[in-house]
Amino acid sequence: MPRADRPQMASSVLTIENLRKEFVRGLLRKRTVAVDGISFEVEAGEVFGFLGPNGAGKTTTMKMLMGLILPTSGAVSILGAPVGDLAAKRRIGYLPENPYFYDYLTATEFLHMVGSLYGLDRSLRARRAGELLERVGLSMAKNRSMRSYSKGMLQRVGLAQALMGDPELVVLDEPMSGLDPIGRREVRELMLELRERGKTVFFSTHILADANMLCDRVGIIVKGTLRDVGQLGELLSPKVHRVDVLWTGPESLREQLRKDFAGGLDEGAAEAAEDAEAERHRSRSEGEHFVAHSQGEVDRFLAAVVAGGGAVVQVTPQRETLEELFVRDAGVKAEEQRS
Ligand SMILES: Nc1ncnc2c1ncn2[C@@H]1O[C@H](COP(=O)(O)OP(=O)(O)OP(=O)(O)O)[C@@H](O)[C@H]1O
Repeated sequence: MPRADRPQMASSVLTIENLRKEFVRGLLRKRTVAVDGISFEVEAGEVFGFLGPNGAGKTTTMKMLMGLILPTSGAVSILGAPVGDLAAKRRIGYLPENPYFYDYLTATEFLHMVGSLYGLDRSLRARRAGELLERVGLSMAKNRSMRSYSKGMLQRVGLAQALMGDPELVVLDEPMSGLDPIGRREVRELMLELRERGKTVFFSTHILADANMLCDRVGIIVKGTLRDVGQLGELLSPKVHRVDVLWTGPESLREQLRKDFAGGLDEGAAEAAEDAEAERHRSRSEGEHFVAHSQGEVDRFLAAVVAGGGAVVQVTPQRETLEELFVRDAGVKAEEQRS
């Protein structure tokens, strides 16, 4: 099957049905439901972001996909085969959350070892190891023992080893973890490059900016439950839910408007802001910022600025951001748990 055809076919590379994992701990057999019956699919050729706060169940899910832990119930099909199928495993690359390396090896030696596990011959191993270490920016250190590597360098080795088998599906658990902003950008570029080559990327993150820049679709998991799955554009509420006003004017007007437009933050925003007033009115070098939550309030605020001798510089309607969606999903879940 030619690679270029795969995305159009939109076939499922990963199908998860009602997957559940319950951990039982200690003599008292205390139960933790880490993953609570989640279902979704990842299509061929897409970059799918698995998003969730700490402890949401991302790593547990990924470990079940890789056959490292057994699900309590539910079914997974990965590249058309059940979890653990050896032929399918050869077509998957995996970066664990906390990869362990034999740190007395050099990165080159380690990649050779991984290449052997994939059954690659010596020359192919050497070529891939060289190319990948170059690609992840480790050529300079490739013949040094990994004991001397920083956290970010080890993360890069982890990415390189996940790609040694030239996998069709790449499963990456927090691939940006431990990387500086340049490293994160490089990894994002690498992931987009993989997609361009027809690969499927399934990765977890709690860094929303990365998901925003990368993902064709996302799944949001909170406390073991899948809250949302879909294209970001579809998940984010299309309605304008606040309007940012940038204005300038005399100090006296600033004080007056802070008084006149002090209250009225919606409940979610008020909870999020420790200092609600500071959140609504902010002084910056470019001018004063005000956040309005209804069209009526925008109209009144603009009129007050003009009447008080100020000038309106910019009015920007804001739609929901991924961060707000994330907080919204997490908030709904918390509510449900309280009731
Ligand atoms: N081996 C285990 N035994 C008992 N509980 C566990 C075990 N592994 C994970 N958990 C619990 O399962 C829940 C989900 O953990 P998991 O590591 O999957 O979350 P995560 O979304 O990957 O979080 P993070 O972003 O912090 O890595 C947590 O409450 C965690 O404490």
